[in-house]
Amino acid sequence: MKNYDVIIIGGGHAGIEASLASARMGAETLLITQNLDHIGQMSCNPAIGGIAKGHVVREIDAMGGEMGQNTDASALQFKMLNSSRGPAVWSPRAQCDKVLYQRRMKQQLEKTPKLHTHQAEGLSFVTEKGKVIAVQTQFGDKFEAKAFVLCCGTFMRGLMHFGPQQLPGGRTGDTAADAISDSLKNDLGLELMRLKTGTPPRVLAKTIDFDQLERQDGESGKFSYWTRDKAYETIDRGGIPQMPCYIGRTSAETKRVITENLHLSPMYNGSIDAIGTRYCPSIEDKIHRFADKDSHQIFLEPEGVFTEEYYLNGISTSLPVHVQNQIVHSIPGLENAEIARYAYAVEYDVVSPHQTLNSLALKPWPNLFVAGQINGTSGYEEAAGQGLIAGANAAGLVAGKPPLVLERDQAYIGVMIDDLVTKDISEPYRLFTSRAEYRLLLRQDNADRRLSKIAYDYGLLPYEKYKIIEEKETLINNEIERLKNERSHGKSLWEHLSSHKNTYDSVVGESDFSEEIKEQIQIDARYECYIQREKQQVERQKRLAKNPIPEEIDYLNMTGLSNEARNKLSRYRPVDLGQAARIDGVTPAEIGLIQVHIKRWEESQKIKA
Ligand SMILES: Cc1cc2nc3c(=O)[nH]c(=O)nc-3n(C[C@H](O)[C@H](O)[C@H](O)COP(=O)(O)OP(=O)(O)OC[C@H]3O[C@@H](n4cnc5c(N)ncnc54)[C@H](O)[C@@H]3O)c2cc1C
Ligand SMILES: NC(=O)c1ccc[n+]([C@@H]2O[C@H](COP(=O)([O-])OP(=O)(O)OC[C@H]3O[C@@H](n4cnc5c(N)ncnc54)[C@H](O)[C@@H]3O)[C@@H](O)[C@H]2O)c1
Repeated sequence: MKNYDVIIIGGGHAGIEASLASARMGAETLLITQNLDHIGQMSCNPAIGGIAKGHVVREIDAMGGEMGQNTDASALQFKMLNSSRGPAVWSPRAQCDKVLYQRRMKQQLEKTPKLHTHQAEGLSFVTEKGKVIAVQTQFGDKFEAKAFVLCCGTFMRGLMHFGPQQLPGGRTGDTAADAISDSLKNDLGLELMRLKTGTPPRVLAKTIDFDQLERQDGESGKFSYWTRDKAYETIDRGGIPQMPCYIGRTSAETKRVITENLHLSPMYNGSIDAIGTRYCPSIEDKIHRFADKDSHQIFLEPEGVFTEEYYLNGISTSLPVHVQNQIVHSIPGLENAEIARYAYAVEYDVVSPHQTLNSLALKPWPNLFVAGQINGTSGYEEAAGQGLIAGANAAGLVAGKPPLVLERDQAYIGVMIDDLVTKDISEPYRLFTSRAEYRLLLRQDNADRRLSKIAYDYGLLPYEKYKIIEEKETLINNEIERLKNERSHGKSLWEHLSSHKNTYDSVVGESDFSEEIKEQIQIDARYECYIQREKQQVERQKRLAKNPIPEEIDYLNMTGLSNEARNKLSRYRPVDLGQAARIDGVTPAEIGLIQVHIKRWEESQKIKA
């Protein structure tokens, strides 16, 4: 029997950030994962970031996580998506060298003090007096800890579909993890559900006719606040070059092949019961749902410099392998392409997230935390964001700290977790900027200003890093003060800067400030009134959240509630009125009713006492 403070099970994107957060907070941490060489493997496309996902990477980075730095160190190209639109929706995205990403991440874990990595499969939990006390592996080892984080990704009872062919597995090349799923159901009494995702084929570069495709180069930029002082071009990537992506399009022939073979897709002939990602649809889904469209765009993404494989972003499918060949060959430029790896779909078990708190602890098992795809999300970044919170909270629990919960006005990570625990998750959840109600507060460019103090106070971020952000904040605030006091042509410089026609340079002239600081000041000035409006909305929401709901409140017998509200409130058991108000189907009038009911309940308690 071996003893730790915290044990993490599963070394994917969630497990990595959970392990690092826990160890960096000083907890003796063990990461158990099925294959150490697959730590941080990108199960699907070799890219980090994108719409709203890029915000999450910046947030993880600002809180001391690894995903941003690891992306910078393995990036093949960087792009800022949505840069023609407002700053709230700018979204950084990078193509990565898949192998370098994984290898560097593994080494980062190995180099971290207090973090131990161990190759094994977690089979079952041992419990005692309402707590999880140990996990057992296939080798007969029993590892004890004070807190646990489960990050099994797509592996629990994973079943892969290649057309009619079904193979057990968490993803190709990896075995499924069935036993732990049984333990969650039978030993811990948890409710599980089934979801599915998929991936497109990979083809070999020498068989692609690049002349028929549109070349797409990257631009300068990077993710991490801690590599920001270095120019993008000078980040140490062990000499790997930058690589272009290519754009192609499906043809009328693609549509014909798919339409004629739709009955062979497990998604359409009923072989897969699980619900898939509406927002990352398969090519058969797109052709079926958008029947009026003649063609769909695809991105050809290099998987790395040590491989000739290209990822065909946009044609994820679970059609049989012979149909996959016809689909690929119907795309101009891919007429002679050789498929190196077939596309497939995978079904897996998820821990229904209504059983989880905002801290990511399970309600019935307060020292067991869950993070990543196992909570019903889809995406590396979503998984990593949850991992960081779950790992911090596991270590926090051991150290006797109150839970670290990010609110909806503080971080996209907070929006995501709150959505997971209050909304019906019936399909894989992915983040969008539209999921956040306070988009101007939660920009990708200000994640450090929003979150590094919180992370420092909780013990996640060391002082030498926090100091950099603290100094930056002081510079920004002093400069804003100066701009508000200095006047020119009858207006303060700040008022001049608030006009969309002006820039910091055009108003102030030469200065010693970095581009990053000038950008912050400019955004703060231009969007001041909108930012103020969002802050007022936050205050209103906070007033509601100040009303905690006693655990004893019985919604099932509460008169005046609709059946939908009654059932959902009983299922999700919101901790305060703010959270109750965010549950789909609960109306403002019903919130008023609950408020009255709480008052009555409190008075009855006083009389009893
Ligand atoms: C086919 C496919 C296509 C996908 N497409 C994309 C995509 O294009 N882009 C995207 O952003 N997301 C995609 N996803 C989802 C993405 O892979 C996940 O969202 C992300 O990897 C989830 O991270 P995670 O840490 O939760 O789990 P994973 O990355 O799945 O990692 C889980 C880890 O836990 C280990 N493990 C599991 N059970 C046990 C156990 N009992 N004991 C020990 N170790 C265990 C596994 O070996 C694995 O290392 C896809 C997933 C798959 C499988
Ligand atoms: N295949 C699946 O079933 C599945 C499941 C879960 C997640 N995912 C993946 O999650 C990831 C994030 O999803 P997403 O919808 O934001 O996709 P994304 O990040 O690939 O695309 C977002 C936007 O980025 C742009 N873009 C895409 N590829 C690009 C490239 N190579 N170069 C420049 N710009 C590019 C496009 O304008 C696109 O609309 C995707 O990579 C998707 O494949 C897929």
